[in-house]
Amino acid sequence: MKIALFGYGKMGKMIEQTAIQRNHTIVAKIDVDTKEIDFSNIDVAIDFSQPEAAFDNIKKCIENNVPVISGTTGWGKNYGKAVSFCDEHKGAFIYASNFSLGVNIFFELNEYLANMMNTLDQYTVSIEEIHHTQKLDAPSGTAITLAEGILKNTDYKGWRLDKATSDHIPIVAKRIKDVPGTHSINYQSTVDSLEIKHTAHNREGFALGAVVAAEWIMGKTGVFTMKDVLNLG
Ligand SMILES: NC(=O)C1=CN([C@@H]2O[C@H](COP(=O)(O)OP(=O)(O)OC[C@H]3O[C@@H](n4cnc5c(N)ncnc54)[C@H](OP(=O)(O)O)[C@@H]3O)[C@@H](O)[C@H]2O)C=CC1
Ligand SMILES: O=C(O)C1=N[C@H](C(=O)O)C[C@H](O)C1
Repeated sequence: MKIALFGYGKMGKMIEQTAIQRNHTIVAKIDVDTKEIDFSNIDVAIDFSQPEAAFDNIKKCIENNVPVISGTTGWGKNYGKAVSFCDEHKGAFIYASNFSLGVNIFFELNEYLANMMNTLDQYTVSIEEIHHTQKLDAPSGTAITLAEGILKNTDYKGWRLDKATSDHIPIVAKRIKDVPGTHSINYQSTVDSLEIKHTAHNREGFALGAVVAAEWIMGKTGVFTMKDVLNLG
């Protein structure tokens, strides 16, 4: 496949390596200064850019009939508009807050556990995420997806960053040098605590998931998730 990278930072570079290993070609590396893009030479675009850039990048690809995979986080308020835009233009689009196989299994486990814990009033839940100090957004996209998974299965009303209230899930975001991404869910009672945790050791899992999603979307029309790509039911 001929792949265009929107964003050539830490993730863009890792995706380039993975894509080449899987016999794909990187035909464009697009950043904020790119003046013109030859969409006719692109099979699929992969966007790992910045919160303010992702929505425009996605729209550009869809308008030009190029399927687009986005892993950029921190632009969630525009996700609904991106879905409508893709539907109107009969495009192809996948966003995932986390492309790694391990985290996508963790998402399923989180929902299953939340559903079980919902009847047990003695436990309160909290989410913690730890990332490197260059990260622009907080909480992480993955932490938001985890909170949404709990909200779907419990009576909590929402989530709050760094704040505990009785009806909102608190998310604590920590920034520590070089940490690729650690997420944990903790259920606490006066007698015990129960924790599930995912630790990324490097960025390879994110990159592989994004390239696999790009391979999967070829020839398809619609808005999909990693659940579709990984056939997680
Ligand atoms: N979904 C997932 O699995 C994962 C998601 N992420 C997310 O991916 C995003 C990128 O992460 P990471 O690679 O670590 O960040 P980096 O800051 O290392 O890279 C982002 C790159 O995007 C460039 N950029 C800025 N504006 C634009 C634009 N308008 N169009 C294209 N590129 C642009 C930046 O250029 P410049 O430096 O010149 O501004 C930079 O090179 C983040 O939102 C992060 O949260 C990260 C890992 C996994
Ligand atoms: O910025 C990062 O690095 C990461 N961002 C994603 C997020 O916000 O959840 C995914 C991963 O944890 C790494």
